[in-house]
Amino acid sequence: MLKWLFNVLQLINHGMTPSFLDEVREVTKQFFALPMEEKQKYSRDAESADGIEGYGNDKILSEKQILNGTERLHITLNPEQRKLKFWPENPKVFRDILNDYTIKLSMVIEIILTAIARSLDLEDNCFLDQYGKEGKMNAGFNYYPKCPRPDLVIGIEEHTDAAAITFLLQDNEVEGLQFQKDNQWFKVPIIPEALLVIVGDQAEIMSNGIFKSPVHRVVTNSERERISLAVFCLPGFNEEIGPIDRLVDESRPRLYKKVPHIFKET
Ligand SMILES: O=C(O)CCC(=O)C(=O)O
Ligand SMILES: [Fe+2]
Repeated sequence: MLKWLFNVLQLINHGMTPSFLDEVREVTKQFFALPMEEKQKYSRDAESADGIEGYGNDKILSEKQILNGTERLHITLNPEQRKLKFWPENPKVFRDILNDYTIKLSMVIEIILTAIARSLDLEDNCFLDQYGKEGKMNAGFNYYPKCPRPDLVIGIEEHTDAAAITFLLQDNEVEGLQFQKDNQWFKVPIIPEALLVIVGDQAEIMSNGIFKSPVHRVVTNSERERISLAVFCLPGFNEEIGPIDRLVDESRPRLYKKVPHIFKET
């Protein structure tokens, strides 16, 4: 208990205060509220090597999918890998706030990976060592417009996050995120001062399945629009990840092979 309290105090110490989280939400809302031509200055370019980075709508993946104008902006946060052409200049403070958020989150990811190790009575560094010194942080900003038929249209289909850890900043007024457990969907409540920590597939692998990467989805809302910001923290490209040795024994056999980092770039 004391260990967890210590971790929470450390987060506040690193400036991840409720008012700072409000500022991050505010610039997200302001960006999506801009006129379409302004947002399209940052459009992703499907033909180039920039992959999913940039601003755009959902792609149609199946015939059944009904489009609802969901908008997204993806940017890489790591300073040395930033592609500033995708970083909004409007609102004016967007880049400064996102830069601050990056610095704070890179401290928070260390705290969380250390806390996970401690909670399993392992050495502090065992998750961090696999995560590596060059972990990648990808930000996904989401805007879900209000939708006249929430029964027909989903905001994000059910999925797990491929990251090690995702930090999710939810809308402070509108619900939408749901997690699946025992074949039932559970709503995530709004806690404005909280950053939601989601275990991703890679942390599930490292923990040999002790931590589960939960299936989640986002439903739409007929009355209100909603925003969120997910930051996916991925191990460095040179890292190989696999179950931590001390979590494999006769009672808990190895559930996963060692795998190269799944986002390895060629
Ligand atoms: O919008 C949300 O609350 C969740 C978004 C999400 O799950 C994702 O971007 O992977
Ligand atoms: Fe997700």
